[in-house]
Amino acid sequence: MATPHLQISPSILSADFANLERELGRIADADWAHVDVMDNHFVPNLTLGQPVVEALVRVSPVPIDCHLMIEDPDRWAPGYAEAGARSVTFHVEAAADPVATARAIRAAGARAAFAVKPGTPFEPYEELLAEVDMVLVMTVEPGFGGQSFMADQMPKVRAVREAAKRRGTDVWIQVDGGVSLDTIGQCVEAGADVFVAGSAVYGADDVAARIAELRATAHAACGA
Ligand SMILES: O=C(CO)[C@H](O)[C@H](O)COP(=O)(O)O
Repeated sequence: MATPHLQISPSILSADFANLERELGRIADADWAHVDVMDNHFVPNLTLGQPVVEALVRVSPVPIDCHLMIEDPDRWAPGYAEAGARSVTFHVEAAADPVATARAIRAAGARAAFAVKPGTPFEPYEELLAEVDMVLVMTVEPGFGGQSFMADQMPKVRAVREAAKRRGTDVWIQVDGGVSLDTIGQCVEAGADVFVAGSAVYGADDVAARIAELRATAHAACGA
């Protein structure tokens, strides 16, 4: 099996919102900057929207990986790609027409991804693999940083990896929530290759060193 390209996507949800340009600068060694868009309807929390994403794109040293935790992504998701996010993830639970939404994101120039909450099975959405570049398996209930990792989501990561192999697609699998030095290994073993980490990165004294440690731990878990 080819060595997977393991990627670290620090979540700025745990960063200092009073100085996001500086906080993005601290993760210049990462592969992505993960930006959580929450609308206080799909999840009980409110963060930021398209104008702020547009501003972050202008100053970020790494591409923006936008995770939309919002109602009606069919209407709003393509706008985040137009704003310059290089990857846009929407929740299948909120999408009326996920195929059209994924196509609209790609047409606007971004990688498209769909996310599933812990209680949402992957199997009904397997056909969607043909339309996306990544699947996000949530390893906490979406809405807040700093929650405990849900190891019971690993079979779902395995199911996505198996389905992708069967279908011959090289879709990325992202995990988000409670990812740390203690939990990243089991995510790699299950087949994930993109790791969102908020508190594990921004809670470290040396953010760049923590990103390097997460990457090294992930590589060690896959024997690379
Ligand atoms: O999507 C999210 C919450 O809904 C965040 O990206 C996630 O929780 C990251 O925070 P932490 O790594 O601290 O769990």
